Amino acid sequence: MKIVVGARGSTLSVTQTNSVINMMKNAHPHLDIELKTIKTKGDVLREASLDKIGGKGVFVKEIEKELLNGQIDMAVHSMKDMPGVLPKGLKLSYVPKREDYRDVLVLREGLSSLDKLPIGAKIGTGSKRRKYQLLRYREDLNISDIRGNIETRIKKIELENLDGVVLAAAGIKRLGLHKDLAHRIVYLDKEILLPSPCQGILAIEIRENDVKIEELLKSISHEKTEIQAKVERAFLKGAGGSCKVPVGAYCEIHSEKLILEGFLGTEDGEILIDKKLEGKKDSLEELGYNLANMMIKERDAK
Ligand SMILES: NCc1[nH]cc(CCC(=O)O)c1CC(=O)O
Repeated sequence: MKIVVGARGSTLSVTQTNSVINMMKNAHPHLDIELKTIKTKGDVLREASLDKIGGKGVFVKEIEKELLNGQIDMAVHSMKDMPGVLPKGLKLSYVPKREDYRDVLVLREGLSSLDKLPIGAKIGTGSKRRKYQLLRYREDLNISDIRGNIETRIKKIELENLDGVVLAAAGIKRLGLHKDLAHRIVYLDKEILLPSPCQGILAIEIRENDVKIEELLKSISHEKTEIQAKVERAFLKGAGGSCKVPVGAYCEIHSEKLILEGFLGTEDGEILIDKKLEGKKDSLEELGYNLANMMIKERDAK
């Protein structure tokens, strides 16, 4: 049996997909498995605003078509880019171990701390979640809207004369950029910047009835990450996550006890809500949905 794995053409996507292929080869040494890159609308139009070209789905639609057609057998995505609802006939399978869940600030040469940034420093991000949380911590910051893949956004520090840009630590680490940039990277605690739900987690999308692939993928599953993915994705679905609404979530696991932290705002940033809820391992989705519902009620009552 030959397995074809789909990936977007970006360096990050190819790196992430190869890491999953290697995990599968380690677990099943004789597996015949290859990578196929597929250009998506999100990659072609990546300079345009995501809100305008159709939100989270733009990076995955073409890949999902090939999955449904049988041209590929599985696809590796960043879970935080996956819409809450998948096309009929597809599902997410097991997940490997999570990479660093935090956001980072990559600063221009010569700067090395968030608190010591000059008043009115110019920070690039296209994400409302990142923008509103940063402004809440340092209201003097000037947030400018930037787009593009990770490498492009780092280049924009110089090209657009920024003091820094906000990125996912997971992307920087997977590309191996964190070492060269170490002297100008600030890792942001979740108390300052709660990450996107499932940030740092890979999603493996397969056909719903493909028990063979599912069985193979079982070997790369990471238990804690499975729990976090279920809870945080349920929160995203409950919050009606689109990339227009600022949404953040992170689930901490303390043996039997789970602590889910959520962040939810309005598009204009006028209302921003933080809330925590405790739960247990026997009701993961419920924990995510319950916290999202509590927060939506609180927001809509304001
Ligand atoms: N929105 C784009 C995107 N999708 C996944 C990652 C990084 C990997 C991850 O978070 O899992 C990034 C880059 C970023 O947000 O800086």
